[in-house]
Amino acid sequence: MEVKNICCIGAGYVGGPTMAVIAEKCTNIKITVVDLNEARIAAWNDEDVNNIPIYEPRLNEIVGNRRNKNLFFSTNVDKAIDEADLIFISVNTPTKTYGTGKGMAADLKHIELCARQIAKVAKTDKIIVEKSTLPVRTAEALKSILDNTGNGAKFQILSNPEFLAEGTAVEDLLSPDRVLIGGDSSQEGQKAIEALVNVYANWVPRERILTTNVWSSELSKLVANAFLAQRVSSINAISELCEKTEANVNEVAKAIGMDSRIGPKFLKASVGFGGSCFQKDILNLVYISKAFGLNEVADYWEQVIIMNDHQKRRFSKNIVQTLYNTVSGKKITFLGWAFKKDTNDTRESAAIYVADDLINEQAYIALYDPKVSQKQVLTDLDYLDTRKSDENEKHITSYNNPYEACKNAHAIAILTEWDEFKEYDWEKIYDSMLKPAFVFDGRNILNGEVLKNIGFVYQSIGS
Ligand SMILES: NC(=O)C1=CN([C@@H]2O[C@H](COP(=O)(O)OP(=O)(O)OC[C@H]3O[C@@H](n4cnc5c(N)ncnc54)[C@H](O)[C@@H]3O)[C@@H](O)[C@H]2O)C=CC1
Ligand SMILES: O=C(O)[C@H]1O[C@H](OP(=O)(O)OP(=O)(O)OC[C@H]2O[C@@H](n3ccc(=O)[nH]c3=O)[C@H](O)[C@@H]2O)[C@H](O)[C@@H](O)[C@@H]1O
Repeated sequence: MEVKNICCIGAGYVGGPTMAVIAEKCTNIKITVVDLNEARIAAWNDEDVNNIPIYEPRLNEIVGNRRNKNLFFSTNVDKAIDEADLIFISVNTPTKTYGTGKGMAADLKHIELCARQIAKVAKTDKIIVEKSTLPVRTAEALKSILDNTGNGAKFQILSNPEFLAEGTAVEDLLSPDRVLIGGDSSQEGQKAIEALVNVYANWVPRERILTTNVWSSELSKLVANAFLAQRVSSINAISELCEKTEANVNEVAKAIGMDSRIGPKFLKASVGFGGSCFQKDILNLVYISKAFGLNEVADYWEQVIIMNDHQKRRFSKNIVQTLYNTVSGKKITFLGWAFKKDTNDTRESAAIYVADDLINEQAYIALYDPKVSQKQVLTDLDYLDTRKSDENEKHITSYNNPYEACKNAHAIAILTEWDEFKEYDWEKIYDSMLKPAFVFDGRNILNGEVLKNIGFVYQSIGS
């Protein structure tokens, strides 16, 4: 079977970039990305392609090339479902905030709604692809809903998890390490797998397209994120030991990373990992393990989160301690709010938690991030529900100019590793600050020796 018409439900950080790249590489396939969020779809359709809702290097260029040719963004979910022969489900699957599994399990309400909608609308057979990250065995539930509520159309369910990282989404999609497709072993299942393999084979070498059973594919996604996050927590744990022993975590990371069995990636000590997925997916893995009574397995992975929470908290604690045990009434400048560079995504960013701790200590935070708005910052803080919204508003102010943000500050904290921070005129910043002028480099991106020579008291992670 040849796929000619694709629908993707969910126009977010995964659905948008993934479909844009498929459209770029498969110009003979019509792709419609649908979402219930009208404002988001309007932004994807904005005449000025620089206003699309997601910032990713090169994404605007690709969307500009294909939009309204073979790539469409729409709120008409039913029409897109009806016309498609293959449907990606790429909706959000956040951690549950209520009921059984609150704070641990993945909330699958959006997934179920999609399945019910597809079953209601579909008149012809369709391949349904899980693109969202899901607990292992979700395909079983999807199949039950589709088969029991449909109009007789037949559905094949595939798992095709996405491994892109934000900030490098386009690059990752254009040349993925692998594409993973899980499906049923029946003849129909194998045909569906082949149809999706053929879509990716337009640009991904065949040997990088891996096919497995559905459950291995679903579980591999959770495991990949758990392993990546585990490396960050491991090096962050060592960073604390380095601080006590005069070892330097950058040197340790380099030394161990040169062992080809360990490898150099994901060994960058930091203020703690953020992003919408690492924590959510590990909590989900922990929850699933507990559900099967595998308490040791659950405890093992939970430690990755415990370590990460500790790393964030000890960063803010250290700021308070170093500033003579009080930051009350002091201006502290945050450089960066996004959870990593080259994205406007702030979900679960370490900056949110550090800010929350410092506001508890009555600090005033001045913030500069090249891609994050004041509105977003307040939304993130309000979401924690630690204090009233107007209190948050009083304690944090965004600036459009980093030099203005740093003026008269007691300290600067680097929370995101934006490249531009390295290029600043740090002498000028030093001159404008209160003395002693402190820099807490939560990303180890600045040259400590240069800063110390200027006069800063410079502290990084793990040295
Ligand atoms: N953000 C990332 O880098 C990655 C995310 N993932 C996974 O992909 C999934 C999606 O993540 P994001 O794109 O970041 O989420 P997102 O929140 O940016 O986008 C999801 C979109 O789905 C829409 N939606 C929800 N229910 C809907 C429905 N019934 N009908 C139509 N639209 C609906 C929402 O309005 C939202 O715009 C999650 O499961 C996530 O774990 C996987 C790999 C990378
Ligand atoms: O499922 C997902 O959502 C995605 O999660 C991560 O991608 P992402 O969260 O976008 O970004 P990462 O580059 O993995 O960074 C995550 C966090 O870890 C931090 N990090 C990363 C690497 C490192 O060495 N040190 C470190 O502190 C980053 O600053 C960031 O806060 C995975 O890398 C992707 O493969 C996966 O598809």
